[in-house]
Amino acid sequence: ILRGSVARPHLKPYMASLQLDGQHVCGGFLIAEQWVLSAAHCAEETDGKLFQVLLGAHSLTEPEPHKRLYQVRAQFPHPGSNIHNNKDDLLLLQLEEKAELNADVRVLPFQREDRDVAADTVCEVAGWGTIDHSGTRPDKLHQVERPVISRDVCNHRTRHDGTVTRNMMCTDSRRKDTCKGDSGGPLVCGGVAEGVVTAGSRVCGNYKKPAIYTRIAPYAAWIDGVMASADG
Ligand SMILES: CC(C)CC(=O)Nc1cccc(-c2cccc(CN)c2)c1
Repeated sequence: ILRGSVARPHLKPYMASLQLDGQHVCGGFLIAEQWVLSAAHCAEETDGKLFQVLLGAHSLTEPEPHKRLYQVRAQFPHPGSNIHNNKDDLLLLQLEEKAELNADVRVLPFQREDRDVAADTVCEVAGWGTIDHSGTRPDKLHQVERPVISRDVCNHRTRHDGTVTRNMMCTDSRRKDTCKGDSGGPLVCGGVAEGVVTAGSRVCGNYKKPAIYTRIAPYAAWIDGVMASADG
């Protein structure tokens, strides 16, 4: 998160850190007791290894009362996701067991109504992604508030030039923005997850390249189907 602030500890109890060998790779969030939603492109460079999921954390390194690392039973990238574009950039992770819910570990509801969030709506996004252009990685969760911009503005020739589909949404990226390692985290508007951070043009803090999110509502049926089939 560029030019945000340290989040209030454990006030975003749905946040997950997807880790490989103890290293934070991407964000994610708890959508059910045994399920985390993230971005498919986070699993691009893992050569088949499964993530571990850290829940209940504020600091990535310090001991905290409800912090716990969960093993992942299975990972389900959306079948339409691919490395060439940001389409269908969603990843469902089934935890090895149900997460123990408490004050620091909570499920976040996601939007099921497929209707665009109005432009200028101020939403918030959090993550352990890089916090400056030198690629400094924070120990503590950071957050930032960002206004939604319309798809038409986001698709302008000088911005994302028509690549933002109806299954995506954008927020202004002038100075304050998401960045590497924030992918997979939720864009929260009015207490509901409306989007999932995607890398887009992999540029941060440049107003010419607004932040892009995969909208969740269009994928509600896919999410429910995977959870139902895998839970048995
Ligand atoms: C395996 C993955 C971690 C590789 C990756 O995602 N790289 C990468 C590099 C630079 C910027 C970003 C990035 C992320 C989220 C939002 C944005 C745009 N604000 C950029 C992402």
